[in-house]
Amino acid sequence: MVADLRLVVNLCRRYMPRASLWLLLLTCATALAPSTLALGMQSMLDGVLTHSLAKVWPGVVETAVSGAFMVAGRRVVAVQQTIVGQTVGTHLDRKILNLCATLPGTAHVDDPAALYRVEQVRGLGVRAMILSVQAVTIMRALVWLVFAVIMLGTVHPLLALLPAAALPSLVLVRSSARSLAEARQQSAEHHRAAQHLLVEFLTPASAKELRGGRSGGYLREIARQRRESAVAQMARAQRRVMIGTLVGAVALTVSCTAALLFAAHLAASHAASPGSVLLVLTIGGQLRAQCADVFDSLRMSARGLEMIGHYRWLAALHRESASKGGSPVPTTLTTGIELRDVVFRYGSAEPTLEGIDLLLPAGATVALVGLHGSGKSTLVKLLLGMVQPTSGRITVDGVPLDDFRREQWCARTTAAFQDFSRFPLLAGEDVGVGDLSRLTDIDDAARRGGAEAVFNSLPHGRHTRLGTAFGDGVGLSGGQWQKIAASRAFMRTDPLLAVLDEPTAALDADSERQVYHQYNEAARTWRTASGGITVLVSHRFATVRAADLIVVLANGHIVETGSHRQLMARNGRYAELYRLQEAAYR
Ligand SMILES: Nc1ncnc2c1ncn2[C@@H]1O[C@H](COP(=O)(O)OP(=O)(O)OP(=O)(O)O)[C@@H](O)[C@H]1O
Repeated sequence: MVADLRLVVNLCRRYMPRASLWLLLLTCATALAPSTLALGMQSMLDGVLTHSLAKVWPGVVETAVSGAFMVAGRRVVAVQQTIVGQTVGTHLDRKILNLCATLPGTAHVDDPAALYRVEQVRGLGVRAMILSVQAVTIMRALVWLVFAVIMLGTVHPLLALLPAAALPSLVLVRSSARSLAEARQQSAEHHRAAQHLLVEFLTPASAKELRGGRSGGYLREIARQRRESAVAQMARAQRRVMIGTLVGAVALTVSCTAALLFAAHLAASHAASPGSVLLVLTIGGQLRAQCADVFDSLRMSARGLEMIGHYRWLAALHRESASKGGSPVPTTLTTGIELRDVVFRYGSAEPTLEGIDLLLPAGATVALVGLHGSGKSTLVKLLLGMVQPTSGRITVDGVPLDDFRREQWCARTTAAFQDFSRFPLLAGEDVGVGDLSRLTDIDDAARRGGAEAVFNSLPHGRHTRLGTAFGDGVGLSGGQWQKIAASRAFMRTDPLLAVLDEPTAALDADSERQVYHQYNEAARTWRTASGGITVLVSHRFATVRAADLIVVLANGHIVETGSHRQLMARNGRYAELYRLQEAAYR
C-alpha cells in the first residue's frame, strides 16, 4: 500500500507537478475552513449572550467566510482532483498499454490469477488515478483533526478525546474494505467465465454452431449462474461493509451525545461559555461529516491503490521477463539447443512436461509428435522463451536461455501456430509485423506463405484492411488467414529457431503441400545461414518422416527419439502411430 501510494505521488510529481502541488495546498486550505467556522459560531453566540458586538461581528464574518470557503473549496478541490487524476491517468494508461503490448512471454495469459491482475488495470489507468488521488481527502481530515483536538482541548482536556470515537468506525471500515477487495478477486473468476461465454456468442465460429440448436440457451444459463454467484459474493461483502458502517455510526453518535452533555454540564456550572457548547456541537457534527468523507475516500483510494498495485506487478513482470541477462544471442548456432531435466507446470497443476532431456542439433529439422495434450505446444513455448521451465535448464550453444535478453532471443526466432492471430491491419502489414524492421519488405515472405494469392483476391491488394473489427475491413476465410500467418513466419531471414506448430491445419491439400515445400526450402536456407533449427509440430506423418530428428511425446515425457528409419525399425510408439495413419489413408 505504501509503495503504491509512493508511486502515485511520483507519477503526479512527474506528469503534473504544479497542479498536484496546487491540489495539496488547496486541500490543506479547505481543511482549515470547518475549524474557523466552529470558532466563528462560538464567538458569535458568546457575543450575543454577553451583548458584546466586538465579538458578534467578527464571529458573523468568520462564520460566513468559512462557510462559503467550505462549499466553494470542496468543489475546487474535487475539480482539481479530477484534472490531476485524468491527466496523470492518461500517462499511466499509455504505460499500461505499452507493458501489455510488449510483454515477451505468455505466462500472464496462461495463469488465471495473472490474467485477473492484467484485466484489473488494462485501459483503466485514468480510473486508477482518479480513485487514488482521493487519498488527499484523508490528509484534509488529518489537518482538520489537529485543529479540532486543539479547539476541544481549550474547552476541557477530556473533550479532546472526542475524535477518538471515530476509531472503531475507521477500523471496521478498513477491514471491510479489505474483505471487499478479497470478494472482488474471488468473484472475478465467475465474472470472467460469464463474460467469456457471452462474448463467445458473438464469435463467428460459435454463432454458427449455437444457432443450430439449444446449446446457446445452455451456455447462457451457465453464464447466468456464474454471474449470479459473483453478484452474491459481492453482495455478502457489501453487507459486511454496511454492518460495519452502522456499528461505527452508532458508536460515534453515542460519543458525540456524551460530549455534548458534558459540555452542557460545564456551561451550566460556568466552567465553560455557552458558545463552547455550540463549538462542541459543531465539531461533533463535523466529525460525522469528516468520517463519512474519510470512509468514502478510504474506500475509493484503497480501490485505486489496489489497481496501482496491479500495475506495479505488471511492470515488475515486464522487467523480469524482458531483461534476464546480458549474454549476447549467438549470430550462428554451432551445437544447438539443449534441455536438461526440464519440468514445466501451469500454475499449481500437475507437471505438463517432466524429465525432458533433449538436444536439438544446430541446423536440424526436429519433429515433435504425440497424441493431443502430450505437451508438444508447451515444449515449443519453452523453446521460444514464452514461458520459463519450473525446473531444469535450457541452453543455446551452452548459454542458458535465461541469460539472453528476451527481446533479443525473440528477434532470432519465428513461429507459425495453429491458433494464429488475425490482426485487424492492412493485409501487407499483417504479414510485415513478422519482422518490424522490414515491415514493407514482404514480397518474398508473401510468395512463400501464400499471402500473395490472398492479396490478389482483395479489392485494394495488400493495402486492404483485414477483419471486420473496423467498418472498412474485409473478412477472410480460415485458409486465407492461415496463409497470411504462414507468410508472417517467413519474414525473418536468419532465425536460430523456427517453429511450425500445425501451421497448415486450415489449408487445402495443395496449399499445404506448397507451404511445406517452402518451409523445407527455408529450413535449408536457415540451416546454412545461421545453423537455424526448424521445429515442426504435426500430426501428419507424411510431413514428419522427412525430419532429421523425431521426438515422440506421451503424457509430458519423451518416450522415443530418432530418425524415421530408426523409429520404424524400433517398432515402438512412433511406428504404431505411423502405421495407424498410413492404414487410415490407404
Ligand atoms: N494455459 C494452460 N493452463 C493450464 N494447463 C494447460 C494450459 N495450456 C495447456 N495446458 C495443459 O497442458 C497439457 C499439454 O498441452 P499442449 O497444448 O502442450 O499439448 P499438445 O501436445 O500441443 O496438444 P495438441 O496436439 O492438442 O495441440 C494439456 O493437458 C493441457 O490441458
